Amino acid sequence: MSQSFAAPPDTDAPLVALRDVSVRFGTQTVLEEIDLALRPGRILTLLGPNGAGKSTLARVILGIVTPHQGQVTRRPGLRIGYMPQRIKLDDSLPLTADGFLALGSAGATRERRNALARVGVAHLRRRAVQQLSGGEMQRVLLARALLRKPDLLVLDEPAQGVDVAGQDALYGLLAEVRDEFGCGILLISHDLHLVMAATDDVICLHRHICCSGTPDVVSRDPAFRDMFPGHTATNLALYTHEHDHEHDLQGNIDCAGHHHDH
Ligand SMILES: Nc1ncnc2c1ncn2[C@@H]1O[C@H](COP(=O)(O)OP(=O)(O)OP(=O)(O)O)[C@@H](O)[C@H]1O
Repeated sequence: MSQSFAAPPDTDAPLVALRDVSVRFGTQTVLEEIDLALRPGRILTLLGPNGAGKSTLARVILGIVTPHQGQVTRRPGLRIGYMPQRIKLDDSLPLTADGFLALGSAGATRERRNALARVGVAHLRRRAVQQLSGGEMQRVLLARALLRKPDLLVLDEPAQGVDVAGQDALYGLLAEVRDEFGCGILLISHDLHLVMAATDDVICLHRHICCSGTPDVVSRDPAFRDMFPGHTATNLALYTHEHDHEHDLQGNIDCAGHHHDH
């Protein structure tokens, strides 16, 4: 008698993978030959200056922008929670945080309450969204993204307008969300200190991938230092050190990342 067994699901298979992806707007090439993989339970940060193509790359991952070259592969049934850079709300519209979450969401009242509680703003449920501070609104946007029970969270500049202590708390919260939900997270940022401490992998983008790897590896890469002059491995080490006391942060490490010159 023969039996057949289904292959076990590959839980570490990429949620989204890009191969040789290039994007053009008119005659302008905005992204060139991008290879990347987003995996469950990992935080990947896209770093790069203004206009580097970070938001465009996020839009490719979300499926809003279609590359003119290359392949984008998404895990079947993938759910993505997206937290935009900012959201424009009509000042005259009476809308509470809870009402905002209810817009376009199938979630029950209890789920919305839980989502707000999970990101630490349960007390703001009945507050008008127009009265929320920048940091409070970011948390409400994160709650909205979590309501989708995402396999992948995409966050475009989540710490914009949030002070340093608030940023640290927000990145800590993202690490908790990653651990609790096992989702992959894509963070877009051009402020690098706190992000470097909060991320598993970094990609420095300037139309093409200038360098990539773990924060330690990237912060020592000449392409990274060209992009962020003044941010030496030594001062970044102040931030990574808090999270990893095993490393000799002043010493050389094996370069597991890769880069190519401009
Ligand atoms: N829909 C579009 N049509 C034409 N050009 C676009 C479009 N979207 C983006 N661009 C151009 O593509 C380039 C990359 O923009 P993108 O918003 O991806 O950069 P970014 O790295 O996210 O920048 P920032 O840090 O300033 O948000 C810019 O030159 C921008 O003007």
